[in-house]
Amino acid sequence: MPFAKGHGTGNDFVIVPDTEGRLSLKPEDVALLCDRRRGIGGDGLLRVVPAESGSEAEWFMDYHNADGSIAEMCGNGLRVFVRYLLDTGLADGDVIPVDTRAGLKTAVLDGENIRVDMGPAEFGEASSASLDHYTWAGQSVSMGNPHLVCQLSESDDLQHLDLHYQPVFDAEVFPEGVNVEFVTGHYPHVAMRVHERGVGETLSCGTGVAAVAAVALNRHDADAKEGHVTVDVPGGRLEVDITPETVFLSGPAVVVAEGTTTLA
Ligand SMILES: N[C@@H](CCC[C@H](N)C(=O)O)C(=O)O
Repeated sequence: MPFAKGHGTGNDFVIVPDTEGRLSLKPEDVALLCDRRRGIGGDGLLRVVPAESGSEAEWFMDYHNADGSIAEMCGNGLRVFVRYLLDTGLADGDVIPVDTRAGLKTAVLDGENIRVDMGPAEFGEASSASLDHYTWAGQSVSMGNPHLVCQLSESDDLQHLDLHYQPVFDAEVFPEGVNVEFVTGHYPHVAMRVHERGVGETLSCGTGVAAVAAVALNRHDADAKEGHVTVDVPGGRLEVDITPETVFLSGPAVVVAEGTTTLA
């Protein structure tokens, strides 16, 4: 089976081209391919499959978390997916539509970066997350997938959080699990770390960055409908533009290897 490997700000993915839509990957196949010791290694897997007929997009991003579970959306995954389509000639031009479980998304080339229209950030109820005997208030945000954005206080040290553990969250608010972001700083420049559902701590999370940026703007000015936020993640920096209609995420995305595997 052919594969490629890519990442966006250190959020890394195994890419599996399945251009005729014939492969069926079981959750255990995905977990093995994403295993960093026994497999290729990645925070998730992107299967490249044809979009349904009638779609504006030619390709569907079949995204899986490293544990084999499925998620609705992946912002960095989408940027890497588009980079792969362009590198391999599966897509061309400056504007590339892609189908996802969270609907049609559009990516554009932005110099060296890939910029994606993530759709609007939808705020839900206030909730909280606990870790190591501390509890932080959080804002739930949907970017197609669920997020809980927790602002740390000035005295909290982002670097010292132990994200080897899943933060405790309210399962009544998040019955399908949640990605939890911890944030320091204020609009227009914040830093975050994330514990991703189905993965663990990752170096970056595009949907999480978009959620964090929307919360930062809202905390700055609850009436503001647009703004630009710079978000630092352990794997680099992403830029977010918020408009009244949508959220744009921009940053680097690269394919670093190609090969074949007999794992699945
Ligand atoms: N890394 C991703 C998010 C991947 C999905 C997430 N783990 C979930 O289960 O919702 C991103 O870049 O957005």
